[in-house]
Amino acid sequence: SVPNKLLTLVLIHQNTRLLLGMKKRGFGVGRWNGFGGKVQPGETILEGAERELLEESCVRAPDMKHIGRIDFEFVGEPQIMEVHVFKATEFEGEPAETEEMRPQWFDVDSIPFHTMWPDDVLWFPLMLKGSKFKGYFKFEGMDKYLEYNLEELDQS
Ligand SMILES: CNc1cc(N2CCOCC2)nc(N)n1
Repeated sequence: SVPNKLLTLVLIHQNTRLLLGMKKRGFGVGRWNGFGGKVQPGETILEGAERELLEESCVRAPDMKHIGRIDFEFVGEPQIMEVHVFKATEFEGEPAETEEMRPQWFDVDSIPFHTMWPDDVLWFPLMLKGSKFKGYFKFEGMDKYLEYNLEELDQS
């Protein structure tokens, strides 16, 4: 029994456009995704999300809201990745390429799911419509999940 690995993922959703980044190295390299990474000791999950967004995209999003949590298990790995998802509509600065990420705007009707993590096509619609959600995916390797569950949470 190993404690979960805390991670963040930030999406900036402005009207009909969504800011994604092409991951240039490390875990998930070669895939478009939101911005995020590991939560460091001594910082809150929100502080970690704000820090990673700035480091990876050069923008700040003070209005980001926690909209969901997805636990990812990888067969053979004892540590579950607990990913906290945040969404913002406003941002400060100009998205810029960094060592980690190459940012690009996508129309919400042409999200490049074929070059993203396979779970994204399932929960992005919940994220885009403003639902709060909780999910779990069991991955075998980087390209396939064996099982999942995904639930929209009441906002009332
Ligand atoms: C396994 N499926 C994943 C993982 C993931 N991560 C983003 C935060 O950093 C850890 C991995 N992001 C998405 N959309 N799907």
